[in-house]
Amino acid sequence: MLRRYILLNTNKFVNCRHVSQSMLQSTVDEKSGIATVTMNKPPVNSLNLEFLDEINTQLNKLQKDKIRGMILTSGLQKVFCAGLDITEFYNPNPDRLAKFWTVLQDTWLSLYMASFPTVAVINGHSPAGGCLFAMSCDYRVMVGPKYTIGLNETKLGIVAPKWFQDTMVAVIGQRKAEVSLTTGKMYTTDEALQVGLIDESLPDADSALKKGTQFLNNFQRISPWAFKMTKDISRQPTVQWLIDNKQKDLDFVLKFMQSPDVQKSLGLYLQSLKK
Ligand SMILES: CCCCCCCC/C=C/C=C/CC(=O)SCCNC(=O)CCNC(=O)[C@H](O)C(C)(C)COP(=O)(O)OP(=O)(O)OC[C@H]1O[C@@H](n2cnc3c(N)ncnc32)[C@H](O)[C@@H]1OP(=O)(O)O
Repeated sequence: MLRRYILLNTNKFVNCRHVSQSMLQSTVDEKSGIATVTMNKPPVNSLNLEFLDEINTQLNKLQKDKIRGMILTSGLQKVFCAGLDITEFYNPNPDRLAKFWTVLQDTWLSLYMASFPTVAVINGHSPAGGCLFAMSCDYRVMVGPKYTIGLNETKLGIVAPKWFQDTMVAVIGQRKAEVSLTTGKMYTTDEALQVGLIDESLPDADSALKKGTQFLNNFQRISPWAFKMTKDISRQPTVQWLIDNKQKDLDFVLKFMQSPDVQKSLGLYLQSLKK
């Protein structure tokens, strides 16, 4: 594997393995075994088929490499991740939509059940699929106060799938999740902290990255096996539905997304974004 010194977000030179460089940059600190995976797909890190495929491949690779922990963050100025790429849903090609949704399901399962501890350093806005990715990590540190996070699907005239909803319930509880989901609430950093959607709020990206690393360092004294078994038991109720219903979930999405009402709502929403 290529070894070199590279400049990380922390502005410090560290000895690390450089794993890949494209829409996704991944570096592994040799000493700690912690990987930093940086999403870098301008303008807003929207998750299309190719980007999701790259993220999933990278997660599987990190798992094989037996890394000790991972920080997921963004290389963009003010967006962590704008969620799923809405153009994948608008006037979709059914074959591509099916591939897209299947890769999304697989990527979520890889992230949610990662064998290593994960931290989202949320250094920008994080709506919908961006919030799902953050919630799927084991710990969330967000840069405040000006960014927002939440599952806003109802505001687009669409419905967050069951497993998106269940992920939120697992983080903030049934009642708060229900209100949050039905209203499509986007939380400010302070609100997200209050409701438990994030674990910490820091004023800048460097201190957020340090905090994330500190969290991962807790696991230096914990057996990876004990960590993974505990996480599996804790998260099993949330993932089992999707594992058992992948095809049903896909069929739902294909039908739902091609309905004229949903297409109309999406068209209007895309137009409002362009404005
Ligand atoms: C019965 C049960 C059935 C269940 C089945 C239902 C299944 C359906 C499930 C769907 C689930 C979907 C989850 C999602 O993730 S949907 C995506 C939701 N995302 C958003 O709403 C975010 C929208 N974007 C923003 O709010 C902003 O862009 C923001 C991220 C805050 C950044 O703002 P800013 O920096 O000002 O950037 P701009 O708004 O100017 O955007 C720059 C360009 O990027 C385009 N853009 C933005 N977001 C997306 C996106 N998600 N997908 C595609 N494109 C996006 C935007 O249009 C600008 O484009 P352009 O430069 O051409 O004008």
